[in-house]
Amino acid sequence: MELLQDRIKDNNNMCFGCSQANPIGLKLKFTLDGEICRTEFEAKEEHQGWNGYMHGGLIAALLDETMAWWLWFNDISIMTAEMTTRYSYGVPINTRLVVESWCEEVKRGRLYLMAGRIILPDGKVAVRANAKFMKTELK
Ligand SMILES: CCCCCCCCCCCCCC(=O)SCCNC(=O)CCNC(=O)[C@H](O)C(C)(C)COP(=O)(O)OP(=O)(O)OC[C@H]1O[C@@H](n2cnc3c(N)ncnc32)[C@H](O)[C@@H]1OP(=O)(O)O
Repeated sequence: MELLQDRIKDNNNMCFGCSQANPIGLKLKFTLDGEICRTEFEAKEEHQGWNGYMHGGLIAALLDETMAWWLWFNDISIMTAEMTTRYSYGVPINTRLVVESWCEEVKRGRLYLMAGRIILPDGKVAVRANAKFMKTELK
């Protein structure tokens, strides 16, 4: 499947979530499967909060980035305006995670209501997020 990053020719990208050049970044790569944007990630020791589990703030960053990439892929430049995160299960380190996002609604042509989730290998949804993204003139 095509990686969305391959469509972007910007060697100055140092985004914490998706830059492949940021030495402390998550180095995420995304695909679009129908209406679902998806990435995979495996948290390591340096991503921990409590021992053995991924830090909640970094979990939110994973979800924020994956929702932002759905919009970016659809050629929409945005800023995150608001986000809520429901942590149902701890996210273990050294475990392959699937992160998905999709668009639920667009209000007034400018406010994008997005949703995302993190799925554990056994199929359980560990974390769900909802966010509002505001279209901007960043591009
Ligand atoms: C090229 C290299 C590749 C790079 C790839 C990168 C991939 C992506 C990576 C991305 C990384 C991940 C992404 C990140 O991490 S983005 C970084 C985190 N986010 C920010 O820093 C955002 C900071 N905030 C802002 O910039 C502004 O406040 C925004 C842009 C959000 C709005 O300021 P703006 O001045 O434009 O709008 P306004 O204040 O006049 O309001 C306008 C209308 O909107 C309504 N409203 C406002 N807020 C909300 C709300 N929460 N719910 C419902 N409604 C809301 C408001 O009431 C008003 O309504 P009305 O009065 O008209 O009826």
